[in-house]
Amino acid sequence: MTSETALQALYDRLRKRENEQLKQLALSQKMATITTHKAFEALQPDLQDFFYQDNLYIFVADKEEKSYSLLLQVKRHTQIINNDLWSCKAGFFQDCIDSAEPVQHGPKEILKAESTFPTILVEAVRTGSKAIISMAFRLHDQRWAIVSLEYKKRTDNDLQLNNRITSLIPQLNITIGNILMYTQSVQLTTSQIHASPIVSSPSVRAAFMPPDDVRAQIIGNSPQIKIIKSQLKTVAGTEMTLLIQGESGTGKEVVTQYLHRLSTRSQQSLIKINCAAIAPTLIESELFGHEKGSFSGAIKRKIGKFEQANGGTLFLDEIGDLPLVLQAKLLRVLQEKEVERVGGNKTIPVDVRIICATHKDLQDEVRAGNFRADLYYRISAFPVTLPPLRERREDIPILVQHFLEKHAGTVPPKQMGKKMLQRLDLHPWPGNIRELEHVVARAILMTAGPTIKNIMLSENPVFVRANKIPDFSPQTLADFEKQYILWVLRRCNGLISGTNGAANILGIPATTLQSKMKKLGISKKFISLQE
Ligand SMILES: Nc1ncnc2c1ncn2[C@@H]1O[C@H](COP(=O)(O)OP(=O)(O)OP(=O)(O)O)[C@@H](O)[C@H]1O
Repeated sequence: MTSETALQALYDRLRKRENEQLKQLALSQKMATITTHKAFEALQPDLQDFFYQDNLYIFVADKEEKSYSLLLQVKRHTQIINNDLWSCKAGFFQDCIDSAEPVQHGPKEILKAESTFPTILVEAVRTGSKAIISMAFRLHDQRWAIVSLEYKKRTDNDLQLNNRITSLIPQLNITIGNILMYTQSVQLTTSQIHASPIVSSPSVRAAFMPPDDVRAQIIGNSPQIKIIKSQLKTVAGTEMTLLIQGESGTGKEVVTQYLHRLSTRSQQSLIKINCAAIAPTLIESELFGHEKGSFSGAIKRKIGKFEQANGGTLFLDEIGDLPLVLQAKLLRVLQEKEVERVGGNKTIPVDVRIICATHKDLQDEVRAGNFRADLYYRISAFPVTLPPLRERREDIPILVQHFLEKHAGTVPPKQMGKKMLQRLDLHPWPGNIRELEHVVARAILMTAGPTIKNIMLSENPVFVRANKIPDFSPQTLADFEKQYILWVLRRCNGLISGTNGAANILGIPATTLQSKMKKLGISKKFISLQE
């Protein structure tokens, strides 16, 4: 082989591997957001594109490992309802858990008289399937699960398929865990949380506190937060790079600290750099360090964040703001696991786990050409999206209680009055949990007695939430005034007076607004209509 053809072969192999990884990443990303049976079943085309299977089954054992049953099936045509239980002691189940690799079974063993296979697989083979390839894995709650792929045409073992199955197991584990947990959470009534005006008695609080051995600082028991916590527990012990997305103040840094504490690197440093807070010209030396004299102002050697985080975790906050030139350099460091200080001529190996966060939609940034696609794929191996507070209002009481205790100082924590909790529940929370914490901390300071009966909410939250002014076409002043008042009223949910009321935002007394509304023919029914 000439060196040119050898090079070409190497290039082809690398490209193939890269494509394979991209395919796996794309599927993992889709799976990461799934919490329901239905959504999983809808993945049929994607799973088929990856495994080329005809049908796919997921079996899950009970906690005692006595029996297992069918949890999910992804079939090309009709779904079969099957509530059967099969014994965990039987050959098929044991075969799968004894093997660290995918196991293939053919019609001969599956159709044997004393077959130990689930009836659903026996039926599949009876109706013409040629192979069932299965792999066992432990869910994070320690139960065993088995994924079985049914093939109508396969005859022998395929190494690439085995690799694909093995590579998807960590994500499958998380997704199945999420589906199980989501099913449980919707069964548990969350209305209890809403119904309780003051979450203060220890027994009530105990019910809301997660039973973690590591003291959880991610406060929240909404289904979304439960899923995120379980994902984090599963992924913490791995070396996976995480991409945490979410609006400002949703807890991206809190999640990073939680993850670092749960990881095997917890005894080492967690180093943070905010890519948006440092001038673009300085980020390179902040990240990678510099040698003395490498540029004017470099009066002594500087150790960069990568080196500082060696052995630990590096938190790249606001990664979406990293300049494009540095994105290329960061990608190289992530691939090669070594850095070169600015002005230096030697490479320094670094062993760092990376966690990235951004409030931007990085996929949009990639499409807009502001963020490199290859870096995006490299850092988004495990994406986590934190919900805004307004989408998990059931967590407000428990968060309030947490902040009442956190900011109590040396005196007993105050209580949040019932009416105040109702007000907090109605607020849009543009600043998310950070804003809630500030509101509670301020209320503690302003309250002399044991119960908080007054709170100050940000003056014009409506404009932060929806600051897009509608496109008013030319019209009379009266029409304009009517439209504008309606627009403001809709953003205040029809509230006229009070701090968050429309009158306050418009800068007029509530009575004046009411008479204007009457004059302009604005009634409540228009306020609730969509624009
Ligand atoms: N789940 C949570 N439990 C308890 N406190 C929280 C939680 N999430 C956020 N907080 C608190 O809210 C504040 C903001 O959190 P954090 O800094 O992690 O948000 P962020 O998403 O990183 O914000 P930004 O994008 O602005 O940097 C912090 O004071 C933090 O303690």
